[in-house]
Parts: sequence; C-alpha cells; structure tokens
Amino acid sequence: MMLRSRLLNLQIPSVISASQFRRSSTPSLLSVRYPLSHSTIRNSHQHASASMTRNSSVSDTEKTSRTVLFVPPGVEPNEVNDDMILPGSNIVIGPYAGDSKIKEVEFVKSSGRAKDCPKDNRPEFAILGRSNVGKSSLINALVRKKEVALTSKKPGKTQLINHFLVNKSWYIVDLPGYGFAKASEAARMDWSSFTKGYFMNRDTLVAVMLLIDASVPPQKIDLDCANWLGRNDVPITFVFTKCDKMKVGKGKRPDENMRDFQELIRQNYRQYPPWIMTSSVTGLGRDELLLHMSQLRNYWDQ
Ligand SMILES: Nc1nc2c(ncn2[C@@H]2O[C@H](COP(=O)(O)OP(=O)(O)OP(=O)(O)O)[C@@H](O)[C@H]2O)c(=O)[nH]1
Ligand SMILES: [Mg+2]
Repeated sequence: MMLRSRLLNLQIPSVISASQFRRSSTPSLLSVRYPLSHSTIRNSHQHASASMTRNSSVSDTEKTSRTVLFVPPGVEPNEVNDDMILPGSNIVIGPYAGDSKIKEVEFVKSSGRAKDCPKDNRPEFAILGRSNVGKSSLINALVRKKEVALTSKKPGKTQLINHFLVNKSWYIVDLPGYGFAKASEAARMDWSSFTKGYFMNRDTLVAVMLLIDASVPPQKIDLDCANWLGRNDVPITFVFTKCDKMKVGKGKRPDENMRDFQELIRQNYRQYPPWIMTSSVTGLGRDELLLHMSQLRNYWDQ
C-alpha cells in the first residue's frame, strides 16, 4: 500500500501535452472532468498552479504549455526550460533521471495469474495495449534484441504475463493485448479479470506503458482503457507506436492521430500523463523512453 501511494505522488505533477497544444487554445484545466479522484492529485495541482503564478514574467501561453507538461518530482514547474523536455514528448527530465543503459536482459517466467508473478519486490513496468499495437516489438527495441519477446503479424500472440529481468534489477512485463476482435466473449472477459487483477494487486508496478497505435485514429477501447487505469489510480505513460508509418492516401498522419487522441483524453484528465512518440522500426523515442523510465524507477527506488 505504501508503495502504491508513492506511485500516486509520482503522477502528481503530470498534465497534458507539449508543442502541439502550445498552438491550440487550451481550456482551463479546472473546467475539465476528473476521473482521477485521489485527493493528493488535486492538492499537487493547486501547488503546481501556485508555483507558476509566482513568476509574473511568464506569459499566459507559456503558463498553459507548462501546465501540460509532465513535471517529475524534484522539478519546480517554473524552473522548466526547453532543454529539459525530451524530444517528441511532454516529459521533463529531472534529477532522478540516471543511467538508462540496458546491459543485460533475461526472460524470467510466464505467469497465467497475477499471483504467480515473481515475488522479489523489484520495480516493474507493464507494457499494455491493444493486440498488434507493437508491445513485443517495443520490448525488443528497448532491449535491442530481436527475439526477446515474440512478435507476430497475427494479433493475440502474447497470452501470458511475461517477466523480463533487466540489469538484474528491474522488470519489463509483456502483457496480453486487449481488444482482439476475433477472441470469443469468454476469452475477452478472461482477459479483463486476469489483467485487472494484475493492475490492482501488483505493488511493485512503477507505471503502465499504455501503447497507442499512432497510425490509426483514436480507438474507443484505448480511451476506455486509459480512463479505467486513471480511475483506479494506476500511473500511466502514453507510448505512441508506429510513428514511422506514413499514410498513403486519405488517412491522417501519426502526429495528427496522436493529437486527436490527446484532445479526447484531455477532457477526462486534470493531470495529463506523460506521453512519448516511438517507432520500433526506426528506433524513434527509444533512448528518451528509457531515460523517462529511469527517472520513474529511481524515484520509486529511493
Ligand atoms: N511500421 C511499424 N510496424 C510495427 C511497429 N511496431 C510493431 N510493428 C508491427 O506490428 C505487428 C504487431 O507487433 P507485435 O509487437 O507482435 O504486437 P503486440 O502488441 O505484441 O501483439 P500481441 O502480442 O498480439 O498483443 C508486427 O507485424 C510488427 O512488425 C512500428 O513501430 N512500426
Ligand atoms: Mg505481443
């Protein structure tokens, strides 16, 4: 329980977007709906706003863009400058960011139930998202090994909770995808009870990396999942995948789909989570995501 409340503190200063939203007019953050009910989140938001108004030289536009950044523990919102923001993200890097190199990775086990997962209290990041969104590919790109996590063109490849131990000190967890259209109703129900059990009971979970396919328009099932995690105080980072995929013809570009998704989510979050653009094909966002994970992990670890 103590660990979980520390995680909640981590989520505190997170709010929406970076550059895209600088250009658009952002509604007052206080006028939006809040599925995140935890009182510490409200308090910290007041704290963040208060510290920003102290600096009267900051323009309204700048103030707005700063409230939509993910400002990690150890950083005052009014201290943030552009050099501290990771490219292709809204993530500010703070004093907890550290060595993010992956030196070794080993597969530890597959578990059919949350209670069968490793019990050694090491911090972990869960990789979650729709079937075929690129979870296993992202893991392979992060650890720079082709076949650590099995990938497939066919959705539904990953069926169990798979733990990978990194540098003998923390875990990356590959989860089964949700929303596999061809799965039976019973299989879909199974997915939700099994994975929800994992999120609710896993005290060593530092954050969920919620993968969103940027090559397609926002999907209801992803919005529902993000809202469910938010309501249950599970810290998340939105990881947009397949940002290399350029649409031939009428479809929108990845950055446009991403902006549409963020606009929809923004209506439900007062403190918008961190987000980052990635591609497992080009390596876009890989080093940045690892650095972000290092600051979450080091804060959790202290
Ligand atoms: N262009 C492009 N394709 C990708 C990217 N990431 C994954 N893919 C492709 O998307 C398909 C699904 O990738 P997986 O990594 O197996 O997806 P998954 O989310 O693990 O799928 P399940 O285990 O079935 O839930 C594969 O054909 C990958 O090659 C990416 O960044 N860019
Ligand atoms: Mg997979």
